Amino acid sequence: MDTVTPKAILELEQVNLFTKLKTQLSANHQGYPILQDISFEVYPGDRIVIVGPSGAGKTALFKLINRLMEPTSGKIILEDREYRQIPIVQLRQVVTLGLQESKLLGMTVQQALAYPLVLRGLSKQTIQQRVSYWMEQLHIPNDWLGRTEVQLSLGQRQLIAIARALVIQPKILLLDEPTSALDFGIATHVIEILIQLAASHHTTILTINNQLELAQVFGTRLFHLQQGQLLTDRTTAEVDWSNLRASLQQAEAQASQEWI
Ligand SMILES: Nc1ncnc2c1ncn2[C@@H]1O[C@H](COP(=O)(O)OP(=O)(O)OP(=O)(O)O)[C@@H](O)[C@H]1O
Repeated sequence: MDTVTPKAILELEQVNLFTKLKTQLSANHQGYPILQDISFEVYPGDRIVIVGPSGAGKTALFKLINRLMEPTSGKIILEDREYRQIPIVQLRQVVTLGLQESKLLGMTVQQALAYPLVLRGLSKQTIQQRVSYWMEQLHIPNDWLGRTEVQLSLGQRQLIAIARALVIQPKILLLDEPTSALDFGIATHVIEILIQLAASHHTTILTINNQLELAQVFGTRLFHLQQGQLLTDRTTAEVDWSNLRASLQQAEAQASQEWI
């Protein structure tokens, strides 16, 4: 019987990102490196955890995938189309970046949750259904709906940031440290919801998450970035977690020395 090879939803081919501004790494003729020679393929339903010390290039990688920055060289391919050929509005329908905490910019929680869906032209009824569904899933109480940013704690703002990304229901979801400010119990619940989403909708989820005990539960694959390079791309079952923890601690200590 033939086995069908799954088709990648996202591919990076020898992607480099350089800047004229000084980074922690030494410059060459192209400038200072942020990301160097990054190649990988990502499949529908993959749950990828990205780890690495401060300055490794994790957020820069997300900015490239969300097209907030352009690579200096190399290709990013989404569903067989090169990024540069995809109108940004179309790309935003497929890829969503959820930040560490929500900036509500004067909006109430209700307005902020509905806003990305209003921009996408969804009907009032669909917007209401989606917002209620994800609030329920994330156990967000109704009495938060009228609150503004200053009336929410850091953890509450983080949960709203996750909800704002989830209501969009994109094919690719990028979450930057989604659970860093949440209580362990709530963080575990969020991880469970994300796992269910990947299973039920084949959503591809990439998270930056140095909380290794949660990363271990959440991920199917692990990317380890260090000094702008992809050191490891392997299934989480293959990862030696205590080695990884030690290596991250060492790299973090070295990075903080370099800042001093
Ligand atoms: N737009 C930019 N222009 C110039 N340099 C940048 C830009 N964005 C990031 N950098 C630099 O690139 C390097 C990687 O930054 P990045 O924010 O991706 O690291 P990170 O791994 O996400 O770190 P952290 O865990 O501290 O958030 C850093 O040296 C940073 O100063």
